[in-house]
Amino acid sequence: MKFTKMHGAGNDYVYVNCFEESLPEDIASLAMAVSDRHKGIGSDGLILICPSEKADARMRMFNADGSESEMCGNGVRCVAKYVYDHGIAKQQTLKIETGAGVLHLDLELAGSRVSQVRVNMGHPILKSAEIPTQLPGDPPVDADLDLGDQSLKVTCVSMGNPHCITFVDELNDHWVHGIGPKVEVHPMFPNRVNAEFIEVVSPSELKMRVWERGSGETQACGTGACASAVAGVLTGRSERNVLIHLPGGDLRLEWAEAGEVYMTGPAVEVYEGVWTGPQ
Ligand SMILES: N[C@H](CCC[C@H](N)C(=O)O)C(=O)O
Repeated sequence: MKFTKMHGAGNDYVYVNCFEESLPEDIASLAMAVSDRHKGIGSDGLILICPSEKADARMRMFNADGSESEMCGNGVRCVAKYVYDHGIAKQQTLKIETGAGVLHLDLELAGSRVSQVRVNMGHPILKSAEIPTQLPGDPPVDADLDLGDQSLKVTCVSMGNPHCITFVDELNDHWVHGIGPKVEVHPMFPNRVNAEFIEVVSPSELKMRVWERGSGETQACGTGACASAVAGVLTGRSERNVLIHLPGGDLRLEWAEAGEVYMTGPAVEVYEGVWTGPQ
């Protein structure tokens, strides 16, 4: 199986071109095997670039634990870069089908290849039943999340996939590795949840670290950055236009008055290879 290694702000996935490659039936096991950083290729998960009936391509995304997610913000930018650079479609505006619907992406070129992508990520989902979470509020804003020995104030937003945002005074490992895994599997989130921790630098600048559902800490999370930008506005902590600093790079976010979230960030291809390991 041929694959391409790509990342967006350090959030790295193994990409497979399913216009050409055929995959084993058990994609969950394949995702776990390729993602292993010691015994596999090493990645935050597996992303399939598939034919679509309503768009230029369809993205399917699997976490490192084999679970499938509806959406991946850094992934969809890389899918767009792959589709353009590898000649699957040659327009500078692409449509990619995802679990969050068909998204529109504007490509920025460096020479003949894509370097940056601006994505219309659509409207955030703010109804608790659709996020989904059992916390009160549509959406829950600074709601109490009881962890037993302590309680967090969390804001929940779905970008097609679920996010739980906690604003903190200082970002550190305690939040990401100590609290993140507890939030991920908290019973208030029936489908588990991605946990973002945000330090507000100024109303137009945030610092973020993430504990992702199914993959643990990653260097960036595009949908998490969108959800955090929305949470910043909902809680009055930040403006509609923000720059978010992540361990792997920066993302630019805008929650437009009309309701859509726009995300701009890099997409990088690193290498191509052939997977000969367990299927
Ligand atoms: N890193 C991805 C999100 C992966 C989300 C996944 N961990 C989930 O289960 O929803 C992003 O850039 O949006």
